[in-house]
Amino acid sequence: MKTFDSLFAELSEKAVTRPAGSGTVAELDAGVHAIGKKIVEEAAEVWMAAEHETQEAAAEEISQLLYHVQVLMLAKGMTLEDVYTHL
Ligand SMILES: N=c1c2ncn([C@@H]3O[C@H](COP(=O)(O)OP(=O)(O)OP(=O)(O)O)[C@@H](O)[C@H]3O)c2ncn1[C@@H]1O[C@H](COP(=O)(O)O)[C@@H](O)[C@H]1O
Repeated sequence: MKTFDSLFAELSEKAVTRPAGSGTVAELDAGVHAIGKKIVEEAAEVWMAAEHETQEAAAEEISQLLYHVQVLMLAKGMTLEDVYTHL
């Protein structure tokens, strides 16, 4: 099972190696504005799922939100430590 840290390591690698077909690479290329919009969209889906759907559906939406937040971190050149220092 992936964790927040292991996913970030995987995405960091993809950002460097840029494998063909990677959605992460495509999203990084789309830029911060596009990634930000995706985060807002996913956050709304988390909210709606939490209010109106199952726990499993909400968990899936949360996983997608975490993914897009990680892509934004990579687009901005941030590390996990940059964020964890504020926790
Ligand atoms: N966890 C995720 C993940 N969560 C969400 N997504 C992307 O976000 C989209 C989800 O969007 P929605 O649910 O809103 O569905 P949608 O609106 O129909 O999708 P779009 O039209 O926006 O593409 C998916 O289509 C994926 O492109 C993810 N893409 C990748 N990962 C992880 O990242 C890894 C690397 O992915 P690649 O870079 O694609 O190899 C994968 O192995 C996964 O572990």
